[in-house]
Amino acid sequence: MPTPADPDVSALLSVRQAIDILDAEPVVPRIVRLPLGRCRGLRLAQDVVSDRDYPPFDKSLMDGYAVRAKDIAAAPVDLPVVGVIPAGHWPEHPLEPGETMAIMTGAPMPAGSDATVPVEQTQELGAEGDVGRVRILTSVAAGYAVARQASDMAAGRIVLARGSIVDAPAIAVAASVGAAELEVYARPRVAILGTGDEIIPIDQAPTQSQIRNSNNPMLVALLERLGCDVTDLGIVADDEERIRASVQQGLGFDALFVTGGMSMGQFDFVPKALVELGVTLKITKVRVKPGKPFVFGVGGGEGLRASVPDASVPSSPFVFGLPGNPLSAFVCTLRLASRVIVRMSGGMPQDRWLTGRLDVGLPANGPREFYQPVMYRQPGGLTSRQNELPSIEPLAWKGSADVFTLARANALLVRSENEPTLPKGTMVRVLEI
Ligand SMILES: Nc1nc2c(c(=O)[nH]1)N[C@H]1C(S)=C(S)[C@@H](COP(=O)(O)OP(=O)(O)OC[C@H]3O[C@@H](n4cnc5c(N)ncnc54)[C@H](O)[C@@H]3O)O[C@H]1N2
Ligand code: MOO
Repeated sequence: MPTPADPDVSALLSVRQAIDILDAEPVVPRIVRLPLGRCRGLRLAQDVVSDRDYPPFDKSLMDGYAVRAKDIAAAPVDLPVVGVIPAGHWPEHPLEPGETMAIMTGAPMPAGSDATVPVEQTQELGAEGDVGRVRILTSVAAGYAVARQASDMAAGRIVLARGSIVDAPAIAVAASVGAAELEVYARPRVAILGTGDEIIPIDQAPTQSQIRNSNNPMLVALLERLGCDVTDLGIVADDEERIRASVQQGLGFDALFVTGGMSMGQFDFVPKALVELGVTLKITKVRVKPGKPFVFGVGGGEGLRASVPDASVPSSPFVFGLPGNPLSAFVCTLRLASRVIVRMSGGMPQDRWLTGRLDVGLPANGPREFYQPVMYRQPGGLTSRQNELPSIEPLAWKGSADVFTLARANALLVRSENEPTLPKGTMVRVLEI
């Protein structure tokens, strides 16, 4: 079936204008203090500072013998073994000229020593009296197999910056410096509401005219991935009263995502309900495909916010009205709503672009910025060095309801408004999804 031609979209906001509005909206992220083990994936609301030098002492990097390098310059040399330093123990006395001590990986070097000779380069000799002896077979330079105090990090330096994500390496850093609790930005609490008489829960059998609710589960997954604490408010029928009641419930959260009922149909009640509930609509319709009826609103829900058990909660909820079509809802969330969500989580919006060559040529684009599902493929190989560029296969686009194609895609090609044809082999960048 031919795709209907676009109605005139020249009066709508461009994606750029919509992004500028979203980025200009003030956001107050909530801050919480959590045990380190519960911070993974959240952003830091504080700098973390190193409490001491790392390593905290000159540290042996190998199992072997601590020496003064100049004592063994003429190796082989036999030395008396005047002590043993296991990791976790402080040397009992300094190393005098002409002596050595057995030392383990991670142990503090004794004062006076400047290198470790690995045990493989030595030979144990018999004891002389009650003092053991060792033959040092090869010489080493001063500093060999020793990490100097503070060579990894000096005390008092910022080791994790505010705004950065607490991932596994950051957890290792926080643990190292003894940050057992961290101040982090709390996950935004978001609610999802589906609308439409035709939408039924996924565990019910649809009649001929009904379809299952794919938007709510999709958005739960996507928004959890974006770091939100998500509540699914289910589906509400196309009934003004009921939509108003459910939207009002959603306004008690930090953000509400509503899908469906956003467009021009006789039963598209959502924008009207939002306005009646005190939400200020800052965006209604964008020159984007898919996703044209996208709505962004702020405020409303007065009196409901008091029930949120946290004094630092932002005063106004944000509302994202997404078109009912699943691809439209997906693209609008990923491209537009995520910019506010990221800031609510203490971050700055950052697009994840990947670059490659088009597998096939593409026709000219229409008047809306077009997000086409694509398959991005890396060339083979196990190391960073590559001569080949990644390839980008545009997937056949069957319209805004085609979740099947979306599920095969791993990126979105962004075609600008009225972009001319793109020949096969064109270098393009795509947004990772
Ligand atoms: N005369 C016009 N008609 C339409 C226009 C227009 O400009 N003029 N815009 C079209 C565009 S673009 C889109 S996108 C859709 C979006 O419409 P709505 O946001 O009002 O959404 P609905 O009509 O309620 O639903 C659209 C479509 O999506 C299905 N849907 C809805 N909810 C779900 C759900 N939870 N899970 C799965 N699928 C869902 C619904 O059954 C419809 O098929 O409007 C065009 N119309
Ligand atoms: O055509 Mo509508 O823009 O989103 O799918």
